[in-house]
Amino acid sequence: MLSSAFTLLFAAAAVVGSPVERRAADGLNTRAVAAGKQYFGSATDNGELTDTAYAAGLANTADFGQITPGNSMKWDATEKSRDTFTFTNGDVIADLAAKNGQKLRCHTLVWYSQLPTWVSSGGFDNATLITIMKNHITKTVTHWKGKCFHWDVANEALNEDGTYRANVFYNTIGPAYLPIAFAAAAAADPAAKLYYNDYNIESAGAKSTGAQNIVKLIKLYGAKIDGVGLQAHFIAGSTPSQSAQTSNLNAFVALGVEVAITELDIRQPTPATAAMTTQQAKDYAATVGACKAVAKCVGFTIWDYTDKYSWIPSVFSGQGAALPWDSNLVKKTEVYNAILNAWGPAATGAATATTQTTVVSTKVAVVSSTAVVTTSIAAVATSKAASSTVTPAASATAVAGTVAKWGQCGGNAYTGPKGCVSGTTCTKQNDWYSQCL
Ligand SMILES: O[C@@H]1[C@@H](O)[C@H](O[C@@H]2CO[C@@H](O[C@@H]3CO[C@@H](O[C@@H]4CO[C@@H](O)[C@H](O)[C@H]4O)[C@H](O)[C@H]3O)[C@H](O)[C@H]2O)OC[C@H]1O
Repeated sequence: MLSSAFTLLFAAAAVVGSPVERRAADGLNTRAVAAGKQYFGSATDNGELTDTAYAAGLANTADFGQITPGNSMKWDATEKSRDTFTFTNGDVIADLAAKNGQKLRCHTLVWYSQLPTWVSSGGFDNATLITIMKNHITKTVTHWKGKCFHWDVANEALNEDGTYRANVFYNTIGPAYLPIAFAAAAAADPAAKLYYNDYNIESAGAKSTGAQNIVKLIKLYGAKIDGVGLQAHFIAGSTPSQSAQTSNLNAFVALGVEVAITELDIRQPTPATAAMTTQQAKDYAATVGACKAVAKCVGFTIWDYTDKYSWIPSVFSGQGAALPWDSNLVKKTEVYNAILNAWGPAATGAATATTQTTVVSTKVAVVSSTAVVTTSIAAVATSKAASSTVTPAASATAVAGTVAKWGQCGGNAYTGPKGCVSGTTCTKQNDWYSQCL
């Protein structure tokens, strides 16, 4: 019943363009914009779009000013076999954003997961994998050039302790895969904002420090990085406090990048309880409050808007109910209003979205690093890679030997951004670049 009312409401607004639609300006997105943010948005996915009630809710720009494809721009969706590209599903999401007048966050170019086995199984040498990665980035970013306002260039490059995650890119290329990836994306679409995106970096700790060091590393190489995406896949009752999130966001901003909450959901044991939903509402408000408090927190995305299409139950057994709309597409008033109110007041003259439930039921209407860069990415791409930790500052310990793997001399971990080709003879741990040219 509510679900069909929901459909009618949005269908009427979309078709008629009535006073109802004009008064519908209050919502999650318009409140975020009134608070100085660029957008409040939602992830979505191709299969869900045949659900007309769902699609109508997603198209409501009072709530959602931005969409992110959950899967259709990932490597396994775009380049299943080498140099054969398929952009069809991603185009559907890009076209939908354009049709709805929504921004598009594009996700994601280089990730260890949802990576086709022809890449993840390895077997490529350094130079070949760099060529493959750059080709993937160049062709994918070029295809959506001018449409993607943000790109998550690299996703989840870190372990929980802040060291690099061992994946095919790191194992073959070394940490230089990150600046190389960002440089390739910047060359393909200079106007897109380029993000590093990860989870469990939402409060201070080793992983957040690792992500900050990735920002420094990319800048040290002279590549462009514009932002850090904090996924924020949280658990009700165990989320970082607003102040912890705020100071952590500020630590990234201090490095000269913007930040965004990119994949927020707050799961709870299922079936959901009223008490946990109340807690969840508070937790949503804390993250909104943190973003609101940081001027350079530019936007906010929930990882789909309804429990009907949340990824959580399929991955975290016995958990779910993580989003502001339930699995019948009915708004959870407590959670929705907590988000709304955490953004602050509606813009002057806007209808008040907290009254929307009533309106629906009556069908009336509402609807720092500043280090000088001396090494070009081109040079790195053709001859270099490096390091086993994320710390860019090198110590000058003298070590002689043969490079056993990328960035290591005589088995000693190298901590600088430059590095040596496997098999190269080296004389000291520092100054790899001149040693290995
Ligand atoms: O259809 C789904 C997609 O929606 C899904 O999208 C990815 C979901 O999130 C991102 O990757 C996951 C982030 O969370 C990690 O688990 C964390 C483990 O530590 C916990 O403390 C934390 O609470 C958890 O979130 C997962 O291991 C990651 O996979 C990723 O950026 C999205 O693309 O992808 C799978 C599709 O089937």
